[in-house]
Amino acid sequence: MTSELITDIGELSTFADHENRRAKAALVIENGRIAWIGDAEHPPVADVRTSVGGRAVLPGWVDSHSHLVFAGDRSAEFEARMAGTKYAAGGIATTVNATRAATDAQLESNLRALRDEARAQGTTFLETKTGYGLDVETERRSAEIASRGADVVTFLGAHLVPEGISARDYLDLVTGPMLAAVTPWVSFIDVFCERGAFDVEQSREVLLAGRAAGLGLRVHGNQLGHGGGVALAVELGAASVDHCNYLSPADFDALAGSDTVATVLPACDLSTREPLAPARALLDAGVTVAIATNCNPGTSYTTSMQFCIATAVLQMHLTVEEAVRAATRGGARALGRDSGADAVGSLRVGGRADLQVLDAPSISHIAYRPGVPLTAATWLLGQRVPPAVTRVAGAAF
Ligand SMILES: N=CN[C@@H](CCC(=O)O)C(=O)O
Ligand SMILES: [Zn+2]
Repeated sequence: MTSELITDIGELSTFADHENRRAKAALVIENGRIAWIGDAEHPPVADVRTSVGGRAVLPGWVDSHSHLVFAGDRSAEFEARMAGTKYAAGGIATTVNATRAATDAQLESNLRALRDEARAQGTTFLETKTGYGLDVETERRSAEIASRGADVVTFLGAHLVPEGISARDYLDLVTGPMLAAVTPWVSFIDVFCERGAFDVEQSREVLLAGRAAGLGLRVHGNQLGHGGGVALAVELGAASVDHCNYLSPADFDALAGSDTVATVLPACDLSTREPLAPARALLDAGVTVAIATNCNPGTSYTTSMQFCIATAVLQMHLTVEEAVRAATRGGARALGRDSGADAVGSLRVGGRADLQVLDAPSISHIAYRPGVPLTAATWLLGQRVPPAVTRVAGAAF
């Protein structure tokens, strides 16, 4: 197998253990893994030498929260929101109707287009959820389609109680036949624990059923108001609780004493005009924070991790290193993938060679040049992602 030396790196961010950035480094890729990281002046022999011309190299983004199996468009709802209408959970029903009416081919093509759009912007590991089917067959096919386009699939049958069924009957469906139908395709279960969706006791029932089926737990919590989602996530040892816009002092204490990651979704906060999640205070309290896109047609229609990072720096007051770490290693932690042989979100010898080159000398440019797509090239498991899905700006390398 060919080995490739990546050299002339302006700045290497590894996020391995406690290390963030190092200068004058090079790395070697072999068999899809990082074979060596060290001093650029003393590299080992490799078959191919790739100079990145002083650009920054870092892990690919780990986008740990998205909803990419859907059809339809909600730009009218977005426009109304920008004119003052408040976001409410019921908007999900619009996408459910369009998704149920779509063919498998349409859903898969939309998912792959968004996945490729994300990859072109540096995302190398992607979670996505079901949750726009809300009947057994549409959830099942959503899970199967998701498994063909995403790295991790989460079952979100408990997104909303659909029309025409009581909450009790729907919970029986979600925790029974629907869960059984999706189990071959998913590794996590999620619940929208919020007013207008599922209350704490209903959410607990959903999560416990998922756990009994062998799934990891995730929670959409405290997005639209103070509620019990964060406390429930911590109580049940969920891998992540996502949104976290409205947190009480008790929520901070619970998260700080736990292994549950707080995943913040800056693009969603802006698009719903909710207060930005208190990511600065969470980090100061010792909580592990992840940043993700929450790409979906209702509340956050972007695949840009760079936009989310820039917002986290410029408006949530994270440092550049904190934000980039949260979008790589933090996302990996939220998916239970930050250690072991299959770890993602960091660059370490023996680990997966999922990395990106920025068309900039430093990761600071992600926030310093907000809105500019800076990913110049991406390697996924050691293979350069084809140029068709990679924007290559500036001088070729
Ligand atoms: N909050 C719940 N679910 C999605 C939005 C779904 C929608 O409005 O379509 C979210 O994470 O923001
Ligand atoms: Zn979501």
